[in-house]
Amino acid sequence: MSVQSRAEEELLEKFLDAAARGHVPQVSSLLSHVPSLINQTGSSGWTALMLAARHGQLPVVEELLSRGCDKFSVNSSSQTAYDVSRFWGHRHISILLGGAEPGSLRVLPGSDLVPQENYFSRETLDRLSARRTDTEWMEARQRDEDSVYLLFSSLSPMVSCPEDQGSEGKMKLCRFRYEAVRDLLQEPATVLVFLGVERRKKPPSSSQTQEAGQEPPAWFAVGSDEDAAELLKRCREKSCLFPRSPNRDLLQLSEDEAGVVAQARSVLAWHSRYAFCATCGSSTRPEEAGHKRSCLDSNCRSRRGVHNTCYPRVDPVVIMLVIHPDGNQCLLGRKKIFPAGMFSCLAGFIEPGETMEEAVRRETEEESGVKVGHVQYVSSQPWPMPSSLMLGCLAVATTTDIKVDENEIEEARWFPRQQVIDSLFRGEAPAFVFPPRQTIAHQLIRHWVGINSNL
Ligand SMILES: NC(=O)C1=CN([C@@H]2O[C@H](COP(=O)(O)OP(=O)(O)OC[C@H]3O[C@@H](n4cnc5c(N)ncnc54)[C@H](OP(=O)(O)O)[C@@H]3O)[C@@H](O)[C@H]2O)C=CC1
Ligand SMILES: [Mg+2]
Ligand SMILES: [Mg+2]
Ligand SMILES: [Mg+2]
Ligand SMILES: [Zn+2]
Repeated sequence: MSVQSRAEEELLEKFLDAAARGHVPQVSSLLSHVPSLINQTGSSGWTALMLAARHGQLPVVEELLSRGCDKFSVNSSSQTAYDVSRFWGHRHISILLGGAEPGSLRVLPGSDLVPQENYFSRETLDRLSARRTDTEWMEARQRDEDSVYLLFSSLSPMVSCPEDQGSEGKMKLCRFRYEAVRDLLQEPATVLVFLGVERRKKPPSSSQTQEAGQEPPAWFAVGSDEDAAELLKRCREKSCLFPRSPNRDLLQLSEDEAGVVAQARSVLAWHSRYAFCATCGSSTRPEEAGHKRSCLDSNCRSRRGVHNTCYPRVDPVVIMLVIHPDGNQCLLGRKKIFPAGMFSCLAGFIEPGETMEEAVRRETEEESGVKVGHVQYVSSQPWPMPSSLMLGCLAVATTTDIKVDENEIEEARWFPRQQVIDSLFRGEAPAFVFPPRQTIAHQLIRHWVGINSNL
């Protein structure tokens, strides 16, 4: 081992030890010197967040979260910090990591069974929807030198990938200032969407509010139809790129950035498909800072009363983990396009006039032949491919014979709980490959395993 790497290792162990002991000043100071320590695992395979969660060190957990640590990373037993805090009974930490409001536990008893916050669902920005029609304010924010612009080409955000693929080999969104995109905004095919303003961590003091320019930075998404290479050249960003496979690549963003992209990508996807009015075929024009498209024909029906073609679409999808009547097996299926060995929850679009529960029953029976009785909602996930809202449920089967719909599903099987746990922990010869941790499918299966096993 080189001298340098031994020194690095010692530094890491010192940092992890400070996290476990709850020494916030030491954790902060080490992170200020070596920010990459934040998600690193030591000889035990645990991150600082896991150790702080294990030992009930709430202030350290808060400090690590405020510095953007990865909540989803897992130890060799596939436990996240959230799982660890629940196991050791540090409720204040699991509430924080699970995203629950402590007050809600009083009002809705039992709501501490919150699953982990899902990827793509974090609201980093305050959308300020009431400001969308305030054109004067919006124009001032557009020109503000603190405003942040994200560039999209074919619905892919411009990102940079750090050379060093070590513990933080993650993609980062490229952020631009007004000056860099000013010309692009003049192009007729460019679409601009106001995403919101950064949320303040602490309320500003009264003297600060009086100062000019104290508004938090505004964020915008810019959709361009310009060739991706041209766009990179125009922005002089040689080291950046537009990922080609959103289903896979967007999962490399941090949780904060994933939440912003979920909003931006779905709204831009809607603009790209609604250039013409769905009611009369006339051209449409973006309004309300990119959150509405109105028909240019003033006599069009879409301009009167309640209608749903002028606003960005959200398609509700049910996704369900169906449990065997014996309570000890779950139903998973695989599509032909899945990577080898991967099995996942069944899912399907909700149809008009259908409840979430009925959609769970219909899609499960269509895809697997299994009939379902009781359905219980667990959590939801925006899925911006292009604009699904996944409604995650547990469901109890009333029949067990499987007959798959071969158009959609290649194979479906009942998996015993122990096989699921072995596959999650990547034991020897696991029965199947789990879907990625960023999917609600993964989180639903993990939730079921965690309900009454010793995770
Ligand atoms: N985050 C996660 O964990 C997961 C996310 N998903 C996402 O959920 C979505 C739906 O799952 P999937 O199993 O494919 O759905 P379905 O079982 O409903 O079947 C998909 C088929 O439905 C049709 N369809 C497409 N759009 C709509 C719509 N808006 N309303 C009704 N029917 C539609 C299409 O048929 P045709 O091509 O013939 O028009 C498509 O092939 C997908 O976008 C998928 O990416 C799925 C599983 C896991
Ligand atoms: Mg289906
Ligand atoms: Mg389906
Ligand atoms: Mg369907
Ligand atoms: Zn129209």
